[in-house]
Amino acid sequence: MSARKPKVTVLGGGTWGTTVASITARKTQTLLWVRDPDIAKAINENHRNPRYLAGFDLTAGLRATADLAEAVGDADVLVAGVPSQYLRGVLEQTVAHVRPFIPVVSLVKGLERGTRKRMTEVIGEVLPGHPAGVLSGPNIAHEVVQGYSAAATLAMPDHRTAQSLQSLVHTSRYRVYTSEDVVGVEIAGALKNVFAIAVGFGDGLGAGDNTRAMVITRSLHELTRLGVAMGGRAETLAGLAGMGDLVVTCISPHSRNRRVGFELGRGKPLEEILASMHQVAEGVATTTAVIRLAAERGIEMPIAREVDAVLNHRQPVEETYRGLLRVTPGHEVDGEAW
Ligand SMILES: NC(=O)C1=CN([C@@H]2O[C@H](COP(=O)(O)OP(=O)(O)OC[C@H]3O[C@@H](n4cnc5c(N)ncnc54)[C@H](O)[C@@H]3O)[C@@H](O)[C@H]2O)C=CC1
Ligand SMILES: O=C(CO)COP(=O)(O)O
Repeated sequence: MSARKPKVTVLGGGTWGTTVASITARKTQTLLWVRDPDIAKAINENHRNPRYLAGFDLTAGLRATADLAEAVGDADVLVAGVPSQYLRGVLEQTVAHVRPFIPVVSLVKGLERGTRKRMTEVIGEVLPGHPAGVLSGPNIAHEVVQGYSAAATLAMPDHRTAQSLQSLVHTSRYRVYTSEDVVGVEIAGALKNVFAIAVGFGDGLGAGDNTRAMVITRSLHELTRLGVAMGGRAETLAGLAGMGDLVVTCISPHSRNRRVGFELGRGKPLEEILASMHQVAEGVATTTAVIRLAAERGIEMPIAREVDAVLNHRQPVEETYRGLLRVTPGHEVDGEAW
């Protein structure tokens, strides 16, 4: 990168892409690519994203465009905020326009369902030669955009690149730590969504707080086993991108993944839940990839397996929490309950 401040382009004007673009726009020239020209217009004229962050003011200097070639052509850094199942397709459309070897940072917390690939692997395939990394942590967008303090990990294979990118996004309210453990950070972000669905099941069914703590703790165990088997560091999985994000996604009423689990626990069919959301719940598609990755490595992931059984094999949610729900002991002799 040259001495002048690098120009950042964020791909994906959803809730999080818009939030991160609003942060970097405070530090350097930032362009946000959105699919809908009306949203680009609203950001440019009113500094608002009415579809994904209605009511929140964005940094006035943030510019947006719906023209992908224009968005990437002049960029020094690409930030990818397009959901995991669409990222490859969007990146493929940038190939002819993006400058060689600029770094690409993924914000995406999911695995590609068909290939089971991490997003930096997808970036490496579509944009070979570009340093690819990930920014991830306990970062509910609605809180970050309002200036509540939060922290995240920025992992790049090369520490110097991580440091120079860190300066573009770190603020006093959004603390960004560096790491070289791209695999660990990426796997943690993808897996925590699967486990938030499992916790949502319990909340929807009326399980207790102790039960929630048990499921979160055992989920961390599963997340760590797969993450380490794939080459991530245990310390990363116990850090912001792992335990931190697992906790917030499993307890926050803002979490879309937890909400999917919660509504399933309340008895709503999956198709109906997904149709009612205009936002992404990455854990739904990622569960399929996780189950296959675990099977390939011979790793037991009982909680992820239960989520898969409910989402993909029509197992009733009650079955998943069998033995974990409250049972009021009946009369010792006459009662019918066990
Ligand atoms: N919302 C949050 O609090 C956080 C989200 N993330 C991650 O950021 C990524 C993006 O999520 P959000 O910004 O929350 O998205 P969102 O759920 O707010 O919005 C959906 C996004 O998907 C895009 N999209 C929908 N269909 C598409 C298609 N066919 N082709 C291309 N793009 C399409 C929309 O244009 C929009 O940008 C996800 O991987 C998510 O896990 C990470 C940290 C926090
Ligand atoms: O990744 C997130 C918080 O760190 C957002 O989680 P959801 O996608 O479940 O809303």
